[in-house]
Amino acid sequence: MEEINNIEVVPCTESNYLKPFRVHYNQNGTKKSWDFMRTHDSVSVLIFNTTSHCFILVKQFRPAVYMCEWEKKKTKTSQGAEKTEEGDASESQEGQSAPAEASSSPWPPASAGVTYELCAGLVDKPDLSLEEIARQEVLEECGYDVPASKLKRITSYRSGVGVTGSKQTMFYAEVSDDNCVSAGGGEPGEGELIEVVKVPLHEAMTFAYDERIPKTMGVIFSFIWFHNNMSPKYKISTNV
Ligand SMILES: O=c1ccn([C@@H]2O[C@H](COP(=O)(O)OP(=O)(O)O[C@H]3O[C@H](CO)[C@@H](O)[C@H](O)[C@H]3O)[C@@H](O)[C@H]2O)c(=O)[nH]1
Ligand SMILES: [Mg+2]
Repeated sequence: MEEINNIEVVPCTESNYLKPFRVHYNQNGTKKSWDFMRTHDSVSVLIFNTTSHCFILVKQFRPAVYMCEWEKKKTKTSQGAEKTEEGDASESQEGQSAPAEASSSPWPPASAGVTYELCAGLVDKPDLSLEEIARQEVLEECGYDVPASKLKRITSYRSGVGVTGSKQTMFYAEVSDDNCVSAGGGEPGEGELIEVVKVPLHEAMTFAYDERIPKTMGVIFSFIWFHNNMSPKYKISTNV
């Protein structure tokens, strides 16, 4: 279980990861403007372990998700406070250092920011191919050593269209227990704290559609892709 504390929210004026811009343009004679972020493209990898017939996912604390949950809780609490005229869950409590667990805290529990995802990474090394970047992420995050040539490209898509427009390329990697060389967990030097999670093949579709399990679209799409393309090979019967 994560322990998240000393939370402080500040304006982001300079970043290695994103840059906000506003573009003005004319579309069919109408003057318009749009605010967007420039960010890195990314790769993601659906990993299937043929020894255990499980998908290998990662689970990690996502500050952006956590802050959305915080906004939601803040709105609910202040609506409740208005009704009962008690308590104050305003932003004045930002920066408090108690663990974000107690129910009286304005902060949701840390688990509110934890999501299930495909192994994924930013395309931030210009000298490496997408396959090579994906290979490194599989090794660092999940502990499987597979050659880049064994990564099968599934497809690519815009991972966001309103705010970033960045592209994600998705790969499929079949691994076995023999390829497992470490516990994974991410790059400690980068402060990554990643939990490797196995989802058994026969539970995948139920997992994908269970809204109580916070996850990315990539997980849902790739499980369906596997169901449509690989099911005969692994003789699975799933109810979609
Ligand atoms: O504000 C930031 C952003 C990134 N980092 C660092 O950069 C690393 C980025 O990790 P990486 O594994 O390269 O990327 P992910 O965070 O896993 O993001 C990928 O995976 C996400 C989930 O699929 C997608 O949404 C993203 O588009 C995709 O880039 C993090 O661990 C941090 O070390 C920071 O410290 N601060
Ligand atoms: Mg990652």
